[in-house]
Amino acid sequence: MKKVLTIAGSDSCGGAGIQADLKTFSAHGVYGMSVITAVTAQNTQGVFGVQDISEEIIMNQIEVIFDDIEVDAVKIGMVSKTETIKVIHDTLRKYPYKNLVVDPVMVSKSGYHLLQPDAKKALIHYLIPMATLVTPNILEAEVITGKRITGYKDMEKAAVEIHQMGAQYALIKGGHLEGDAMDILFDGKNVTSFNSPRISTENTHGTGCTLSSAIASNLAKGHSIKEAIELAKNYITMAIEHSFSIGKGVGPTHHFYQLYKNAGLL
Ligand SMILES: Nc1ncnc2c1ncn2[C@@H]1O[C@H](COP(=O)(O)OP(=O)(O)OP(=O)(O)O)[C@@H](O)[C@H]1O
Ligand SMILES: Cc1ncc(COP(=O)(O)O)c(N)n1
Repeated sequence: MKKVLTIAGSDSCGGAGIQADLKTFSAHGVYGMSVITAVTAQNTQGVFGVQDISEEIIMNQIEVIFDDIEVDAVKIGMVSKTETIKVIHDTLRKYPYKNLVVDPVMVSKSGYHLLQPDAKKALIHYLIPMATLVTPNILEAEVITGKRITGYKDMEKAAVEIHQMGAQYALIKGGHLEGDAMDILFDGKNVTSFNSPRISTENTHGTGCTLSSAIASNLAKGHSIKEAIELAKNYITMAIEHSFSIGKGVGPTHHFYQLYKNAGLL
């Protein structure tokens, strides 16, 4: 079985972060492992507190996994602060990591800064050059490039620029623009777009976490970058189509819809 590691924050309500990543890994039939960078007190209405995990324990978690287990892909999500970014960078570099998907999480859908504003430079400097793929949403791509993005052409330019910063591939996610949900990949030579109709729902908590984990799972299974994204895009579209409400705010996507349906549970 392929083994995939997420390095990210815990979301107590289970819609985003480590919890979304592990659900996505399971639904893809890969074995999921986690390095927790921060614990958030979070529900469908917002983020109400964050406890960062010490650098020492982050380093320990990464080391014990890589010393023991062959890791087929890694996904990085919420990294919170500069010290966390540096320790992830320094520790991962000691190992032959592969298929590294960096989701540069900055602000939650509810508006909470999951990345401290002064850590943006470190994320760009340390994590982007290590990445096989970087998956910013529109706001994150604007912060990384320092340029406004209002449509397709700007997304294309941002993808090229992020590739030039050292990432092998860059995928700009268009979930926050109007119209179809269109994501743009630059692979170093060509631009490819991945489109789906926009689904009208409030329940999109953790869509970015899910997409990046689905891509990491597909890369671990040996798919090419374009296949990995195409399959992940189909997965997130289905997960959003069957998203549901669990509280008073933004609900999660549905990871096991196909499994439950096939088992006659839905
Ligand atoms: N309403 C929607 N209908 C269909 N696809 C969507 C919708 N919203 C987002 N997507 C898709 O979901 C994926 C994640 O994109 P999005 O821009 O929401 O990422 P994100 O902001 O990083 O997510 P999050 O921070 O919630 O984890 C992309 O493939 C995007 O196109
Ligand atoms: C631990 C953690 N990681 C990532 C997100 C981003 O997800 P969203 O933008 O849907 O709030 C989150 N809310 N919490």
